[in-house]
Amino acid sequence: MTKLTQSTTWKALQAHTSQLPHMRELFAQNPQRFEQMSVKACGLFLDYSKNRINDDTLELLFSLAKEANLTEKIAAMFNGDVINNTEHRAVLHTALRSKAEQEIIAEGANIVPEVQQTLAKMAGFVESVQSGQWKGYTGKAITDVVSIGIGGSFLGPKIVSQALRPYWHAGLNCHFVANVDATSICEKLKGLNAETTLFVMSSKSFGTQETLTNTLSAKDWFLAQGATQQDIAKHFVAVTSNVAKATEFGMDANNIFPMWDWVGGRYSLWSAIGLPIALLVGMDNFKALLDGAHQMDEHFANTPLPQNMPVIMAMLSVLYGNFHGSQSHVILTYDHYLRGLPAYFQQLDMESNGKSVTLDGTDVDYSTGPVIWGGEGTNGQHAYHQLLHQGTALIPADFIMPLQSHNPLGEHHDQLASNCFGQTQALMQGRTFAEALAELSNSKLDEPQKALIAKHKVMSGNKPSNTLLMDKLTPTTLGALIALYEHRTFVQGAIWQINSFDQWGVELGKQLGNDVLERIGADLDATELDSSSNALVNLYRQGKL
Ligand SMILES: O=P(O)(O)OC[C@H]1O[C@H](O)[C@H](O)[C@@H](O)[C@@H]1O
Repeated sequence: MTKLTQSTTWKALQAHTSQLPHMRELFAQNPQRFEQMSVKACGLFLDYSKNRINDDTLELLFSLAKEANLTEKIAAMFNGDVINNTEHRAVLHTALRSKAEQEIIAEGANIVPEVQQTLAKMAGFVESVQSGQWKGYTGKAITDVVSIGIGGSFLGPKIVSQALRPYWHAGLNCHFVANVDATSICEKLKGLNAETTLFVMSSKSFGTQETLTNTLSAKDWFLAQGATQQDIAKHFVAVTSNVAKATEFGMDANNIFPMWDWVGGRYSLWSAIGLPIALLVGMDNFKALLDGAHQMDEHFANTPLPQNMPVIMAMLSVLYGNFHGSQSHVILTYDHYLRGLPAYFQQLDMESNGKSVTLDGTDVDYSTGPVIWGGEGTNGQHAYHQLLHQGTALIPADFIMPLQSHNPLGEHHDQLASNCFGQTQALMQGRTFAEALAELSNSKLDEPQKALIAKHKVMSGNKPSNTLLMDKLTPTTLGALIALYEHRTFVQGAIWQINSFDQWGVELGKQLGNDVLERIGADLDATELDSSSNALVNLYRQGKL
């Protein structure tokens, strides 16, 4: 048994949560519940009153956080301590959005100047591409950017660009290629003109199979369109922490934008990995995104735990995962521009907290990261919300919505908002058997049929949700929102005593995949694997069933 589950607070939470009344009752008992259980920070408003909590729950949760030395752990991250203990690295994505005058030390040196230099290099490049000064090999301005990267070098740029669509520079379009499936790059290249296309290759390690293969195919396509080797420098740039490897690959040294070991892939959109975003929305908007995140960093680092938005959200997630047996968490964005955010938060959280041993290598005896999934409202209401309302799994939900739309049109936004709020209300209050029966009072059904239908209409309610609002989706509010979830992920990892910043679990599959690739390449029958893997490889080699 680890110390965590043996602690008095852990045991008190176990006893306490089983005794808490239904949320309907909690709301009835306390008319101040909304005022007491909502918080505003950095342009975001969080209503967390529709959760299975009362004052005692919160007190116990914050005690758990204190016992985990959360405040000290937050300070250690911001200070550049080597908290990623398995890769011996500091975790300083917060430095990427720091102010120029700050001093942040990693491995004995102030890293803020190099962050600022890279931002300046990005600014010069963005200006030159947007203004048309940067010319392709036939003297034409760039019209299309193809961003090649995967994982953290893909999801951040793609989802933030999608979210900031109203801020795009006229005349530039961006296409994202991640999958090694050739269909992805082939479909993206269809209709593009090599003379006006710029490729941004993003890979922190410069060693990721998918990204290298896609970049080589992009280069072949480019040359096949009539361009020459000398033209490559006008059409290919790279973002990487492995500048030597990028140069060796043939990237022009002037076209390489650096990043650093102390930035984790899934936390890297704030670095030059965000170049596609900056190309689309301009450097001022990119800096506004950084500023929003910086505001959330300040809030997170300096606000007492009970008013600290990321801490509150994290502790609620701990509550459901560890004390209510919940294994999944759903993100519901009531904004079409934010439709990709669940996938982004999925990588952020699941790659960070999908761990089974503590920092010192002890097996955990409690749940860690839940399955994160979701989609855009109202679409999900006509699909998977059924399970949220009446399924057997408890799935806490985050509803995210801007108060103002970028596309005000008739009654659309009022309808969107009413659906959002209506869903959280339905999840919380549910519908009792008596209420369901009363709704059927005018129906022509006989009494046993009414009772049967009423039984099927019963919704237990007491289903938790957070509602996160912002005035409008802007680069600044988006930056704050993403940083909020980054810190929420960090806090959960701190409570569970795990390393949220490595990802060893992705390695074995890559390794075995490479072995299989060698066999396929050598055109050899696989015989030495398990019978299933041997047969699959051999079926593939035969190419037909
Ligand atoms: O940026 P790269 O080095 O190409 O890495 C791309 C991605 O691949 C890895 O497998 C990791 O799981 C991700 O965290 C990372 O973002």
